[in-house]
Amino acid sequence: MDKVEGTVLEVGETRTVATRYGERELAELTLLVDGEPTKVTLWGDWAETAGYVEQGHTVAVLNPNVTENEGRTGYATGEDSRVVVEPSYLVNATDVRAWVQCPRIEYLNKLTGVPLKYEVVRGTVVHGVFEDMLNGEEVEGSVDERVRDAGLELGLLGREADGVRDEVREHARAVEGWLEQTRLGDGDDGWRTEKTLFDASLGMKGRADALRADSPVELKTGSCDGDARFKDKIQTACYALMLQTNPQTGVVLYTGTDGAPAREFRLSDGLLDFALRKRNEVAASETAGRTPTGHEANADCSRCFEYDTCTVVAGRLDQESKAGTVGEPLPDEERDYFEEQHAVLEQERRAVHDEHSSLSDDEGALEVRVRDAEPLADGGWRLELSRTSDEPTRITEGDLVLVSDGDPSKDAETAWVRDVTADAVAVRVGERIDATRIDAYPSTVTVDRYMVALHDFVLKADERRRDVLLGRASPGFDGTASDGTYIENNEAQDRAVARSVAARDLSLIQGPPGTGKTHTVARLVRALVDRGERVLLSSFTNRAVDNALEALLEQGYDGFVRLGTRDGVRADMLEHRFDEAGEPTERASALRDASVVACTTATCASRVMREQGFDYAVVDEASQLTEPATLSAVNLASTFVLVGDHEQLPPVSASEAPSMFERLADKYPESAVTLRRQYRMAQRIQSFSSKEFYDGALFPADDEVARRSIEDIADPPDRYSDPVTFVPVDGEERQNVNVDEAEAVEAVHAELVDSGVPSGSIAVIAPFRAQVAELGRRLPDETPVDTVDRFQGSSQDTVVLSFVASDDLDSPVFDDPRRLNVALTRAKRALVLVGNPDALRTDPFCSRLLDWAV
Ligand SMILES: Nc1ncnc2c1ncn2[C@@H]1O[C@H](COP(=O)(O)OP(=O)(O)OP(=O)(O)O)[C@@H](O)[C@H]1O
Repeated sequence: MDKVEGTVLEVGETRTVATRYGERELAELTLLVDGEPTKVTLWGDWAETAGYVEQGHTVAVLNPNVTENEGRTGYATGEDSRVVVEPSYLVNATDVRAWVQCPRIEYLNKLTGVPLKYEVVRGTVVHGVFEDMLNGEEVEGSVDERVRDAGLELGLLGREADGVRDEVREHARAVEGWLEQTRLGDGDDGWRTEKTLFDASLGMKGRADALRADSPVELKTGSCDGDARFKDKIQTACYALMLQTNPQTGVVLYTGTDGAPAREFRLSDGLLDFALRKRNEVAASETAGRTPTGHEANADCSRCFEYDTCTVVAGRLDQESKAGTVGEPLPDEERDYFEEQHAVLEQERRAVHDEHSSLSDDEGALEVRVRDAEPLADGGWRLELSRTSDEPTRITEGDLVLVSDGDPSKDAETAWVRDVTADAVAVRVGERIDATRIDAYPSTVTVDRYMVALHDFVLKADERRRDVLLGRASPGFDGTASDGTYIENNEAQDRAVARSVAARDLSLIQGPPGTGKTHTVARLVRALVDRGERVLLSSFTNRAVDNALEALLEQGYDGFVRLGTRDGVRADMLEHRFDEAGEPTERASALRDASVVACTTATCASRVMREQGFDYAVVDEASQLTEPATLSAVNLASTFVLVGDHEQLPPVSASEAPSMFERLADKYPESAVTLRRQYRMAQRIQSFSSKEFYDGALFPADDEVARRSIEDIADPPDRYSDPVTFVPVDGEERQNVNVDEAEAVEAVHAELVDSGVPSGSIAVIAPFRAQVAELGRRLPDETPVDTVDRFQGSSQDTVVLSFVASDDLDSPVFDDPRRLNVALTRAKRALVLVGNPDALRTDPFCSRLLDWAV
């Protein structure tokens, strides 16, 4: 038995007992292992674990001793044992480092984020240069390039490139000599840089600056007179724990030190176990939703660089803090809001960690083979990977993954997914790798950013903003600012722009499917810019940001900058992408002078954007945003406009809470304008949605739209003469797949294509990924096949919907009627519904749907 793992049922008292080795501490846990309560005795330092785990936590003991007591098998820690709390929670090595300084510092880091500070930016530059040096690049050129890359941030900090280059060169020189020596010493090389590491059995992850002959080397830009700092040793020990090579020594390089920069130290078992116990404390505290007080550690608060933040946060949020508190607690509403949203974000962080599960049990990993590898201009690679098994996958475009040659715990590279089809996955990766396996490796960056947005709202927003958002004051409108006509041919759109332009606090635009939300947003942005306002244009997804910009371009406006990564921004928008690299002063003014800045809500909470201020924030897709995600955009502006439709998909969130859009639309209906005329669907297609979701008040924009038919573009069989067709199938659903329905969809597709409908203008929607995979195998590549969620915001001439369900309706497409609303409103000319009528009749809503469709 090399591991025992279970859920904690009971935590026993820690006590001291006399043994033949002297006095020792012990604590007993009762774990539920394979359905049986099982005693596990923790000895010595591992007994501390009982001080912070609680019922419900998962605990694993690696290499336990087996004990027998009155005929019952139990376990105890032995000499080689290690205890891991919540192994599936991959704690970052840098978080363990912060926790060792003080648990409250770790908590505050997450809450307040990394601010735009010169030391931070310079640190990033020095790390980049170090990486280049190890890769054999020449220092001078590397310094120039890395300083250039940080141009925008340096410029915003008011720094000149020359001065920064001089400083970075100093740091580089400090390690150059050491590198020379170590290279001469062991004839090179065995250096590896920026290594992604994780260990799913120890619940840790991180990115080591470098490995030298498989020993961790950590770079710090500070100075150090004596031995390596304890917190740095602990961080390095975390990397050592994740390496399977059992390194004996670690090195911390202090590049700000006069004289020799390297501090080498022994990675003793005691140090490694200590690092793991600290990691366990982080995991236990975060998964239990505790707020550290600082009393857990014996740090000296009076000398702490986080003293001010710590005491103010504690004072305003009424938290206990070892350092004391400053200021009066905020009103109850603010504190309740903070608690509630904070808990949801922590739940989401947990959900991200749960997605790492394939790393420990192989379930869900994707098997692949390299089909093509193409070098990219920036030094990275685009890999085209053929899928070698039929397993459905949750991995989708935009995800962060690990690609490896079979064992992700050995040599894995992080990669961004560019495209996923039924038989292939395209990824962008830093180094070429002979990939045979892909694992989901979701990042908590977005959760971290939204946490910061929550903090900024509660602790930094002005009183008026807090009053309006927390329901203590109604939004104000300026009676005089709304004169003039903005959109001549659509009264509701015009009113939406006029109300928004007149808003003092906020305005809301509800746009049912195809009603011209994006068109209205573009017109609004132009109106605001004409008035001299500086506008932030933001949305949940990159796709929606680019769509809004496309609408702006169509209306003849191109004075915007698009912030985002090369991978995120759509190819045809790359020419508008803001290049952060360049001469600092020039880059900073280019951003500051831009009248319109466009980016995703996650980017809004980045350290660069947090420094920007706007008159207006216009947020599209707002009904799909959680409260903190919405805050990340609206925090940056004096007035904001949210655009969305709460009758379509709600936010993807760990909580059932409505979006801020929906909450405010309920609270302040007079601040909302609803668009009514839709430019997409034939009258017959829109009628069900109009009646069920919009009180019958959704209309085709004109006759052309109302009369749209597939017969205008093809010559289909008679049964498609009605824009809505129901195809009954008596199929069986097994594990979210309905093969008979898939066959029927294939037949419908063939019939339509044979009659002249272009294959690429037919979209197929199914509620489950498994059915999507089944359909994807049967249909040609140019036919888009996906789940409902991926189709929100898009449309096609023809949409075929496979319901899958065969007995009763407990599938996700039905658990929320809004999801079905989206599915039913994507088609312009023909909507074909394929399903089991008996199953659909079991639900009143779907029964009405059937009455309409047949
Ligand atoms: N006032 C208008 N006059 C003419 N055409 C319009 C007007 N408003 C919108 N449209 C057209 O209607 C179509 C749908 O508009 P848009 O893409 O803005 O809708 P949307 O509400 O954003 O869609 P979705 O519900 O999918 O998000 C576009 O082709 C757009 O050009």
